[in-house]
Formats: sequence, C-alpha cells, structure tokens
Amino acid sequence: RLFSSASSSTLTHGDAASAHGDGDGVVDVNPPRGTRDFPPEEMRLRTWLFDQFREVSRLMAFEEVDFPVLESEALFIRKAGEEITQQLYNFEDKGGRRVVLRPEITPSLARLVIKQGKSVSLPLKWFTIGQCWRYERMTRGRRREHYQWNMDIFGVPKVRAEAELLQAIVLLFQRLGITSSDVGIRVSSRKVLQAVLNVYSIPEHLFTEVCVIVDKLGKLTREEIEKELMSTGLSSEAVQGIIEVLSLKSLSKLEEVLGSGVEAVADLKKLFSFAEQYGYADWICFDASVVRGLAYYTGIVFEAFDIEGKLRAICGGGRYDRLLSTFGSKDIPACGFGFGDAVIVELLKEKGLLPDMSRQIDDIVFPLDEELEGPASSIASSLRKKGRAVDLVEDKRLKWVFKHAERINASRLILVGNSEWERGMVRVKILSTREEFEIKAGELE
Ligand SMILES: CC(=O)Nc1cnc2ccccc2c1
Repeated sequence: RLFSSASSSTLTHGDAASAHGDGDGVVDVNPPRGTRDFPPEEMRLRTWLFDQFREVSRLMAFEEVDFPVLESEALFIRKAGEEITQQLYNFEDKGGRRVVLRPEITPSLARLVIKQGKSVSLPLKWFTIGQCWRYERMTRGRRREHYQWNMDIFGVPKVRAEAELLQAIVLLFQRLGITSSDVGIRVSSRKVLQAVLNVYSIPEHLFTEVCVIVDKLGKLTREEIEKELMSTGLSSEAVQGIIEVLSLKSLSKLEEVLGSGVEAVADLKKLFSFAEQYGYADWICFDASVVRGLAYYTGIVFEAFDIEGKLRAICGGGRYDRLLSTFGSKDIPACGFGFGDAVIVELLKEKGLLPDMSRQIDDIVFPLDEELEGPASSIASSLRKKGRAVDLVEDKRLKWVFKHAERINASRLILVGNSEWERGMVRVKILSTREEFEIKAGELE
C-alpha cells in the first residue's frame, strides 16, 4: 500500500513518511508555487517549441552556450527600479554568498564574454534556452519561472546586427505558422528618448530611470506615467514633450520633430531598408513608444505583439552597448532578444496552431508466452540497434497490447508466439494497413 487514497494531492508513505520529518507523513505532490511540472504531453510540446528555437539558431549560424541558473546577486543589482530587479529570487547560500536564481540571461552572457576575453574573436553570435526566475508575492498568481530563448550578437556596432535578430524572430514565427497578420514587431530606438531629453537638457543620469517609467506606457494611465516622470524632477513641459514624441508612429513625423541629423532617425531608416532586403518589412513597424523595461538598452529596441492585442509581448530585445562597462570591463557593442515559452504557446492555442503532440513509436514487441520473453528481448534489442524505437511489452493481455499500440501510434506490432518461433519466425502486423505476415526473426529491420 504505497499511496493512500486519502486525497489526490497528498501522498502517505509507510515508513518513508517519517523520513519527511513532518511526522504526519504528508508531502505535497504539487511543485513549488509559481512553477510547473512537465509531464510527457506538456514535455513533448516544450521539446517541439525548443527544437524550433534551435533550428532557427542553426539557420542563423548562432552557437549554443549555457550558464548556471544560479548566479551572483551582484550581476543583477541595478538602480533603475526595473520590475525584474525588484523581484530577484535571491538568497544567501551556506557559504554566506549572496546568490540569485537568474531573472534573465543577458548579464550571464556578458559575464562569459568578459571571462573569455581575448580568446574569442568578434563578432560572437550566441544562443541559449534557459529557465529564468522571479520572486513576486503570489498575490498576482503569476508564474515564478519560465524558459527563454536568447539570441545575442557581440561586436557588431551597426544596425545590421539588429536586422539579423529580427530575421531570426520572423523565421521562428513563420516556422510556427504565424503570419504578419497575426503578429507585428514594434521597433524604435532609445536614442529617440535621448534626443528628447537633450532638447530639454535633462541630465544623463535620468535617462535609464525615464526609460523604465515610459516602458509602462500602455500598462499605466497617462496621468500615472506623468506623475512618475514628474517625481524624477522633470519639468511638466519636458514630460509633455516626452509623451508627445513617444506617441509618434511614423518615422517621417519623428524626423520632422527631431530633425534629420539625429542618429536615432538614421539608425531606424537603415534598419527599415534592411528589412526590405531581408523580406520581412511587412512584419515590422515604427512605434516610438517602444522602450522596453530593461535598464541597459542604449539603441534600437523592439518587441513582438499579437495584432489582436490580447496578449503581453511575445518577445523583445534591443541594443546594449554599455553593459560590459557596468561590470568593470571594456565595452563591446551588443544586441539581443529574449523569447519566452509562455505567451507564444497562448498565441498558438488561440490561432489553432498547436501541433499534434501525440506519441509515436516504431515497433511494439510482445511475447505471447512467458517463456518467449528472452527471444522477445533479443528481437527488441536488435531492432533498437538498427535505430527503431521499440516498446517491449510484457505481462499484458493481447487485448491491452492492441489498445496500447493504437494509443502510442505504433507503426508495427511484432508478436512472438510459440508456433512461429519454433520455425524461427515472428508475426508482424502493420497497424496502418492492418496487413499481417510472418517473417524470419533475423530478417526483421
Ligand atoms: C508569462 C510568464 O510566464 N512570464 C514570466 C514568468 N516567469 C518569469 C521569471 C523571470 C522573469 C520573467 C518571467 C516572466
């Protein structure tokens, strides 16, 4: 009697119970708050999605890298009031070190680039798929972990790098069956905001803080944004100027307001002409309100969104040319994006684009009698060595085996029975055609 029938969510072990030290022997079978298990069906969907991420990374000639989920807290201490650094999943380890479960990937990438130093030749194009964490009061019931696909380019100062990243995002959407009428990518540059702050001669140090505040446009009301901007000390005319420019949706209007010599306008014009060459111009649009909420962006920023506007951003990224110097290193120009595993799945569900996630097996091998278990094992073994996925089934009635074959979409059912085995034969049933025949065991492949 391993598990009591007490209730679905608790296990009552025998002597193991006391091992849990809580005396009443009840462990909660649910994963920690805000985290997910991946049982087989969900894991097949996740594996399928991550395989799409990997395939696009391969097409773009990016190299895979990986990092510990555990990082020093120092890597993520930033003063700009970002949500992501106010929700650090941080703690002190048994050695008294301040550590975190990483909330994002980019700082780890920067750390490795610095560590690799002279031994890597630029440009670097790296990707990873990793779990990221946040600790927020469960009041909002939001998840505390998700997986992110990150693509980053180090050592390319010009917008050609951002154009490459945008192609990766569009390729991914196209592979999933998503079109430019389902999803758009809003593109802008933080240099737009920089130009506006210069007009009002606002000091440099406010730049990051203002970016984090205006990133909440669309989440907070205009009044709340104005209030937060005023609280940084900005004049009301500066606040109005910022909000007016950030609501521009046309590059030519922006040029009128800022003037044509402004770097932001030149960068964006170049990026939009690249988009024509790559063939994804219909996927992107200029939207000055895009600033993204991470403190370290310095140039082009972008985010993909569902055109119906029901979901949060699907992915986002931008240029971060000054991140390495915040870790005490020489700066290397860089840009990248993060693509989460949650919103995209919601979008695929909505669009009816989720792939069929049922199992698929090549062969089921089944001994009809107990003393044929040995021969069945050797048949299964030789088929596996030939690359066939084989489910060796035992201690089951034949009726169960036929149902099981349907359930796991087996291609063939191989029955090992006495009368055939005496003649060195086995019975093969092709499940798609119901065709049935005998074959020498040695000739199976
Ligand atoms: C929709 C979703 O799961 N978002 C999510 C979940 N967990 C996170 C953890 C860290 C940083 C961002 C995160 C974002």
